[in-house]
Amino acid sequence: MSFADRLAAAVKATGSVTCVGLDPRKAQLPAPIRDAVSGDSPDAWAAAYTQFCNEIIDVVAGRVACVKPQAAFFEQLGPAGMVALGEVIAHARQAGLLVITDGKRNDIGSTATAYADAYLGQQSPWGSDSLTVSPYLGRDSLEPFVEVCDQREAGIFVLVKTSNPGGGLLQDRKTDGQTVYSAVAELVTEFNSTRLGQSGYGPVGTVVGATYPEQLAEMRAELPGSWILIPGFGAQGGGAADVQAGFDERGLGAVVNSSRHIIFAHARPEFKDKFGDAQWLDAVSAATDDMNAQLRF
Ligand SMILES: O=c1ccn([C@@H]2O[C@H](COP(=O)(O)O)[C@@H](O)[C@H]2O)c(=O)[nH]1
Repeated sequence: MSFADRLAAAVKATGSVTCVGLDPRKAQLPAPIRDAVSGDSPDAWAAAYTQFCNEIIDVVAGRVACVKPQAAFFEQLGPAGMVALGEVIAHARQAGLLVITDGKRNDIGSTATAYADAYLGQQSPWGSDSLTVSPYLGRDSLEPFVEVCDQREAGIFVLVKTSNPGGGLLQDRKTDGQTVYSAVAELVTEFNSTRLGQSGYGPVGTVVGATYPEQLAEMRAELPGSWILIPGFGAQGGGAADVQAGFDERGLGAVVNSSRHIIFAHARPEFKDKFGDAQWLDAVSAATDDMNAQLRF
């Protein structure tokens, strides 16, 4: 089954459009995991990251559509961190969760082919279901990813309108009256046009931030065949009302990511008093329920 159709099936099966972001950070790990790290070696932290993420995966499996490990936090630990990333991806897939690896990769076409093979190809050591990709090297840099998606029924999410305040410097720039983000969306629509699955969606998804609700509505209309990954919910200020326009009339077409507000829920004021440090996974569970409830339109 194509990635787009698998994502639709996951949303329907779980009744959830939540994507749990796996962004482990040393300083914010719950005390039971942080305090068990002996020394300061990358190996010790990598083991802690794997345990932290895998325990979260076990709590949210079957209750959310997908997870999004953020490669940056694993890369910070060097080779040991990359091994941990591989273990987390494998664990999530074994738990039945779709995995969006957030790496924002790309390069010139010949190198993009290597990135596409690395993360999504038949022989990929990562075996991720999908990958976030930057569009700024142009059409020929995206084509290798689309080809690999065709071969392995994988997916990509192309940055269109990112959630950060500074993204507009380039993305909102206009040429011949069209914004750069709209030009990227046009290219994505073209790639998907011959690849739409039963769900009505193709393998080339997009990223549009919850922090830009007007542009999200605009992009939903311009991107009829593209799953939209919506980051920026929770810690960055986006709320349920901001993401509503990202969905189609069936409640499909978008998944909403939250990282810090779910995985570090034990430190949020509304959960802190209710759950002690030892119950950090109960806080993750409660935050997941809360987000699912908020996004049941
Ligand atoms: O436009 C974008 C693209 C990616 N991200 C990533 O999503 C998560 C958000 O984490 P929160 O803790 O929920 O803020 C993080 O991995 C970002 O790198 C994004 O925020 N915006």
